[in-house]
Amino acid sequence: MIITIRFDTKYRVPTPPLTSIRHLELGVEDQEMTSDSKILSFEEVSKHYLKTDCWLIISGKVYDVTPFLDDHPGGDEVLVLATGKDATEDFEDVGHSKNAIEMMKDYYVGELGNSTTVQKTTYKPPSTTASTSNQAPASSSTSILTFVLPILILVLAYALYYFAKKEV
Ligand code: HEM
Repeated sequence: MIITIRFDTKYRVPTPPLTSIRHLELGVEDQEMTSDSKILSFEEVSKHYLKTDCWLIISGKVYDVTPFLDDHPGGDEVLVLATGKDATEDFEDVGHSKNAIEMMKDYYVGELGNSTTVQKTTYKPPSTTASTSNQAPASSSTSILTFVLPILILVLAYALYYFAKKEV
């Protein structure tokens, strides 16, 4: 079987969610991707988290690195720890060589399903985003109260003064 790995940077529409720019540059995007590539769910992939059965998700692709564990220059532990999640960042943080990236095709299993990809990679907004939207109405109502309360007190005080004066 002849496997062609292209090292082009052509623009793709739509951009696969988990594909990093670096991987696009290096052509990982084209590895083994065929129209009949196996589509795997995150749940399915995350069942393989052992030294005897170790699957990784890198750039939206799934790799069974079980046979590579003993030979991995970074050790087997890091690979097992990278299971059950999107390991793209971990993989890239190491700054793997082109050679390492080319090796990946030997362990390619399939593509991570889009629905689960979205679930995994959805940007988790920092808590401030959520709290900001919650706090906005609270703070605006507080400022309204700050404005209205003194007026109410003044009106009440004036009414009291007015009636007291009238009675005398
Ligand atoms: C299919 C997936 C992977 C393959 C084929 C692979 C392959 C390699 C290769 C060939 C090297 C030697 C250095 C190089 O050529 O870049 C290496 C080093 C290393 N890898 Fe991986 N790797 C994979 C996934 C990962 C992941 C997911 C992590 C982290 C969680 C990781 C962590 C490391 C570390 C820490 C080193 C040692 C770097 C050093 O000492 O300079 N690798 N890997």
